[in-house]
Amino acid sequence: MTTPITNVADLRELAKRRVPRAFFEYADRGSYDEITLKANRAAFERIALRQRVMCDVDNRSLATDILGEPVSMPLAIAPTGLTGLQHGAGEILGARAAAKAGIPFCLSTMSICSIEQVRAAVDTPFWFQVYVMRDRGFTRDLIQRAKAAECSALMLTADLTVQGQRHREIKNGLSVPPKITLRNILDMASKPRWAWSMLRAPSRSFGNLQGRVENTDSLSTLAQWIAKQFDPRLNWRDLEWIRAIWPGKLIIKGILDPHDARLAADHGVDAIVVSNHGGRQLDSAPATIDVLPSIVQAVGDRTQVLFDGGILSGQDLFKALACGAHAGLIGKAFLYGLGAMGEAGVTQTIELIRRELSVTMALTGQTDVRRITNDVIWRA
Ligand SMILES: Cc1cc2nc3c(=O)[nH]c(=O)nc-3n(C[C@H](O)[C@H](O)[C@H](O)COP(=O)(O)O)c2cc1C
Ligand SMILES: CCCCCCC(=O)C(=O)O
Repeated sequence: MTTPITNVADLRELAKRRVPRAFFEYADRGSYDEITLKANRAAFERIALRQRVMCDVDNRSLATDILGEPVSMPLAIAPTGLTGLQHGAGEILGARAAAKAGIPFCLSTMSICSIEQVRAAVDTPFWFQVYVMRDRGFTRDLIQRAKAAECSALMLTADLTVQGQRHREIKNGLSVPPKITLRNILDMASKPRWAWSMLRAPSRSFGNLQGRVENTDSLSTLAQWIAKQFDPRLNWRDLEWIRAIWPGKLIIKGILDPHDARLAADHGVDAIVVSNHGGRQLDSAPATIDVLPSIVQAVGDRTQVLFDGGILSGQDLFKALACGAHAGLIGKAFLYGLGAMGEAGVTQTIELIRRELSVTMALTGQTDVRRITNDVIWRA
């Protein structure tokens, strides 16, 4: 008998066995000394919750809205590059699982399946995340393609104009598509499910960049390629430019400072994502859950405050809501589910988090996810 999967940590273990090492570690690890990666988790672990009893929690509602759209729970799938290399067609499977679960899915600029491939395979509108490239014509094209695909929100990522180094990407010789080396061939051959999913995948290289960028696989590292393409001159005037060409819902992601949060609200964004990129960018940036309350206080209700960084369970999501987030996003938790079992694994991640959130609400005396406040946090 196989051991049942009871939490996201189990899905991570399974993904580690099933996904080639270079791709698993790309998803799993952080930048430099991984101080921020670890801080995201440690900060969650430090928060204790107030247990309440005798409050009739039989009927509990997890439903809410994000950007005015109804969702079954306050959760969304974060944009993740190279998703389609964790499992063939990973972006399509992720978008499908999210749609079935009634939560938003955000496609990365650096996805393997293109905007059009995901649009053709999934009926439910998804969000698109944009990186601003030095070539503004290309950036404009990406935004126009998102508009043509009827994406329901555009998410501008602000915290990766220059890439924080991830040692494992260099040591593993990460490349897209994968380089044909003896080590890679042996690794991939020992991952038959992954290999089969890749054989059937509609794309094995960056789907949104084709025709615009040549030889992504011939540069010695992807970091060098990013350094050539991504624009470090990004500033608030670019947000105004994007506002002018994107009439729909606009989110800015990568806000960690109350001052930047106020500026984002001043620029009329519909939501911000409090994020340190999952500990993959500025190492020694604070844990997102530690800065969340000051950011919520800084913007009030001028813009919706979304949150990510370290969410692996419904208890973590509950803590983020208690600290003032409107909803949480999952990056690694999503990828672990995908790498472990494809679409079924993503569904399992979402449903585990849903059940854990519901139980945590019950045991803290909460019946409506929209009414969770910081009263639920234990203060000695
Ligand atoms: C493998 C991986 C790839 C990512 N790629 C992107 C990306 O292309 N665009 C982006 O805005 N954020 C990207 N992120 C950051 C996530 O959107 C999100 O901020 C982060 O994963 C949240 O932290 P968590 O992984 O602890 O949930 C990526 C994260 C991971 C783990
Ligand atoms: C290694 C190429 C993809 C870089 C951009 C994706 C991303 O944001 C990440 O964190 O990784």
